[in-house]
Amino acid sequence: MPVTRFSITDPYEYLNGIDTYHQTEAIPGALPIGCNTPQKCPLGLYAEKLSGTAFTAPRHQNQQSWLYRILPSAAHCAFDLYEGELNNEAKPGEWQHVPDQLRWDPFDLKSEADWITGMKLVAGAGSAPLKTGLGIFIFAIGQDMSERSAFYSADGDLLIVPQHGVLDIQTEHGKMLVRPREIAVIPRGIRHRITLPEGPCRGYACELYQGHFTLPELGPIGSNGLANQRDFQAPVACFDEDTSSTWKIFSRFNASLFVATQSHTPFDIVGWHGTYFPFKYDLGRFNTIGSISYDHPDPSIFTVLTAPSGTLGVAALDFVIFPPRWLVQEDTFRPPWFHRNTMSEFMGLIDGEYDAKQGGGFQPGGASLHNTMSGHGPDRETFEMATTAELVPDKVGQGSMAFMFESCFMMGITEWGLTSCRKVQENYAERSWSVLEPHFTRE
Ligand SMILES: O=C(O)Cc1cc(O)ccc1O
Ligand SMILES: [Fe+2]
Repeated sequence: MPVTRFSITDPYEYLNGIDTYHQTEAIPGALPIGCNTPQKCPLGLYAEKLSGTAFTAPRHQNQQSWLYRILPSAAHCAFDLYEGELNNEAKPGEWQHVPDQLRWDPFDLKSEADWITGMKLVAGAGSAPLKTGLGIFIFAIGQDMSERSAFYSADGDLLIVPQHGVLDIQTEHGKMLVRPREIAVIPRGIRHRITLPEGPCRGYACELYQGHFTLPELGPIGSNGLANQRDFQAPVACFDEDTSSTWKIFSRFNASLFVATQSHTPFDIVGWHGTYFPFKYDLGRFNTIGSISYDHPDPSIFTVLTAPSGTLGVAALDFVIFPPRWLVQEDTFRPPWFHRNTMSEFMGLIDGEYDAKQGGGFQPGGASLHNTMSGHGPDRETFEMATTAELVPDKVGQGSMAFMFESCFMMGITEWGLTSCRKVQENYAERSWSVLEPHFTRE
């Protein structure tokens, strides 16, 4: 069965499919029929529209949801800048741009941090206010978000890739359990609260300032393959009834954290319908496609989700995975080739060993960045193995899952990412490539 075997069962129900219309009711009859805003909504609910695209976006790109809730999200006090300890040292304005190949040792789990305080911006490009670019975060957290608190990012859609531990995500739209080898997307604006049913959790997140994640085109692959549309899971409506306690709403707004109070839960949506919703996906369901003749294909065949840049065929962000797969190519150097790429490549490892790096330095919970036009490729150990191996069918990546955030932007690195995290490897490039020997002969 092409699904991952998880250590913990997901107790929640889901709606199957993305890039599609969903509707869900926690109480039958919560959604008005045939209209969105009747004079009085069923069950005495408030109707609220949540727009993820401009009202006028083309129909096939338009994303919005109608939410039917006990109180509207507008009902809160003024926001204040949050003064508590957080990731202020990781402001996009301080990004440094360096052409070096970078690799990070596994990031430390921070037992005292929660989802809000434990997200560290490591690299990125562009600007949230201008809705251009993205930020890449590492999270390493040990605490549930405090009770009666919720967070949303106004800066971008969050693509969350847990590497260790489990995230229980309560969103306005409903609940999702997200385990390593699953990913989740929480579109901008959607309030959520994250708890950790299995203890500390570490992973990666990409905050996309522009547009939304969607499925890549399949071209000649045909109508099925890669990540199939129906395997993405959106939560069903699920609400709490609490209009008497004080809640804190945290907002990431231009990379600053603000907090406001309100006297009701934000998780009070009894029914919703539309095209703008969070979702999750089991990477084990990915239908991996590759060469059955010769040569190593471009890794774009491993794209799970893409965020278009606006230029045809160019992604602001491709989320690409390297799942277990058979390699059968004849007379071929099978690992990734040496290359320089106009796209920037940020990689993480969820589990196991990545087949381009046999030298041991790329570890689960660590990361690497090969910026635009920075030369990279297999390390020396991988090169030697691949040029001498007998080319029998070989299953690579068994028990392994690497991924790449591939972006058209030149990536800047934060001060935290370059220095204060203290995880940058000193000798990555030397160890991987300076040790390569010339094999040139004239005959
Ligand atoms: O650099 C990397 O390891 C990622 C990568 C993998 C691959 O199979 C082809 C190109 C590429 O950039
Ligand atoms: Fe690469």
